[in-house]
Amino acid sequence: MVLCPVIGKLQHKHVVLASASPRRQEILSNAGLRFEVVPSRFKEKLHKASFATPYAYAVETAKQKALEVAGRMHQKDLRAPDVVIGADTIVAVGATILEKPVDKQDAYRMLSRLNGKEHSVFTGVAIVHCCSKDGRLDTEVSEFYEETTVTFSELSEELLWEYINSGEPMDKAGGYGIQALGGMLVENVHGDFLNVVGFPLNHFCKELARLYYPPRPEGLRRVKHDSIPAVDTFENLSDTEGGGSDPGPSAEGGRGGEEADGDRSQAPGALDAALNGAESRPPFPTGLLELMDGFKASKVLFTACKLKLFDVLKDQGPLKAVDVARKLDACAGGTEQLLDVCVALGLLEKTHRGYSNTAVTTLHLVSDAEHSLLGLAEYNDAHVWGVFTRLGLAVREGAGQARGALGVTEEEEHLSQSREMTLQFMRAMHSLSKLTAHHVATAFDLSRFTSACDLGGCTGILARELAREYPHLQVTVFDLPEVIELSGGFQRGGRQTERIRFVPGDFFKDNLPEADLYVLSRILQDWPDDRLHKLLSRISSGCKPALRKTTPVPDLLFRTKARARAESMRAVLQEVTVWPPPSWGPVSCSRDLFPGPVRPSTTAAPPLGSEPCKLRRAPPSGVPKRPFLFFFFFYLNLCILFLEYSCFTMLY
Ligand SMILES: Cc1cn([C@@H]2O[C@H](COP(=O)(O)OP(=O)(O)OP(=O)(O)O)[C@@H](O)[C@H]2O)c(=O)[nH]c1=O
Repeated sequence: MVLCPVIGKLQHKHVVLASASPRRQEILSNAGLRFEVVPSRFKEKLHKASFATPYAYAVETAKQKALEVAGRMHQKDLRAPDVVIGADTIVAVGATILEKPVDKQDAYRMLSRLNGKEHSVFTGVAIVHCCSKDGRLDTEVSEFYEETTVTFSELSEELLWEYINSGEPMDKAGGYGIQALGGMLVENVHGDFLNVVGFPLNHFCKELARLYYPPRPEGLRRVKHDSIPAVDTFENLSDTEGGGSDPGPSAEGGRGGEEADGDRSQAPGALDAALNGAESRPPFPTGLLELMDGFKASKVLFTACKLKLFDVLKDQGPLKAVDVARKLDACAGGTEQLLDVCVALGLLEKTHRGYSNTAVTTLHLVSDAEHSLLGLAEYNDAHVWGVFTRLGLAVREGAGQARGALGVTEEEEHLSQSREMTLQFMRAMHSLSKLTAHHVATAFDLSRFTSACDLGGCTGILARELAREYPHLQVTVFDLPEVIELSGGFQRGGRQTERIRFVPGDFFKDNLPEADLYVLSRILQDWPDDRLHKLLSRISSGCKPALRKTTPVPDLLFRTKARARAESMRAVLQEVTVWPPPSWGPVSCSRDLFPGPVRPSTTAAPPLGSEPCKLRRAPPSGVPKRPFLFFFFFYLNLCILFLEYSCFTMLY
């Protein structure tokens, strides 16, 4: 069974996890689910003796947790989420149920019971589909449980107390956390490990598959609430009308109270119809819908960056929404919504203590982080966003839209660039290069070159990596005078080597510094064909003749749609001498990039005798998934041209 598409079924729904457990949040977000966290206020005080089995208790508690959140959200906002997930994990020794210890003595009592024995861990899960009709909340509950058996080693009193004093047991059922220090107590696990940690992911996916790819919608139950105040409107929560196959909420009315249907095993008629109809419907276009909405996610990210939200949370988190709003001097409601969307996008975590940064946010979206991408986010928001709003015009009218977006003519553009705009651009390039420069510098063996010139090398990040990687290489960073002047401010981090020099100049007008390797990183897409041809010709004639004549040109480049441009690039590539060696596996990536009958050359022998640059290492993991990055690394950016050709050259 393929599980990922099942999680994708919830992608475009407002999903709420009714749990404060950070473990559940982590398991589900690792699985790619986007959700909001709203911890349940349901008191876990059901009468245990009234349940025939421990798992029945866990399932009922999970259901009540989820229903409490659904009801509360509906009452508060007059709308409920699409899906609420509740879970409850218990440890059972025979018929005895152990929940979270109330204090150390309680933890000791629990761990002593588990010591040297086998016990069961049950997690009950409830998936509640919500729908509002005439101001009333309708819910359909699907529930299940998972059992895992765990055996503890024989543990000494001393060890037990040491463990208890670590503080770990206090927020965990049975008084231990198998995923952390508690793992040392465990001799054997039989069943789903994640079930012990707090959420049976595998069973959950199977349950989703059962619900979203029926044939038989068993196990769904309806619970109705008629104490909810009436509202005028509510969006149709169901995707089924639009051709989706998700289980839509029932349109039926019903008497109040839980279990109104009496028959617990049958799905309601409307759901049946929706599910049966699904068979004839096309697959849910998840990827397409992601494209439809992708710009919103970007804007959320940019807005949070602009407000320095992640800086505030880094220094003072976790924080409640009102406190964040106060620190940002922003509206409380709006801030809360922004925070919650950031949680759904995986940029923040939310617990009962408030919002805090995720690991990736801490690494890349905090201003003073070593690998901060804040500069790139700010530049994309302030400049690229506006440029892309003119894509339609660019298609109709041709190039030049970037200047239009800036409100300047082509001639005025460089003159009118304010110092702040230049700095903003440099910050963007600097932050991106910090991530990629090492990969670029080490992708190929460039050790036979003694001099390199990074044209448009900006703050010199790639130059620094090249110099570090190749001890015999002299590197020149060539860029506009105003860029060179400002680049000094970016040199704080590393020691400047004497093998790097910064030369101001315009690569269209001034003499190019002599070098036997020219690097054009994110340059080509910026210019129209005539200027590009001029630039490449200048580089070509500046190249040392010996090299120019003896090195091969990648066959690949002559088969592209951008044939004219490839011809121009020929000379440059003679110096770079990159061509796809047979070991270069993911040819499919290049097919993505070069539509049409493109087959990269896989002939190893360079026709003109000179040794090409060798591929030094495999691409960093994950890179082949993104053709853009793939080529970024392996063509030293030269081929960026082809991917970005389609929209960038129209815009710039
Ligand atoms: C056995 C075991 C349990 N847990 C945690 O124990 C809590 C159970 O309590 P709950 O009542 O089900 O959940 P909660 O934490 O109170 O959250 P909520 O869903 O809001 O009630 C959950 O956290 C689980 O991860 C671990 O982290 N590791 C383990 O090995």
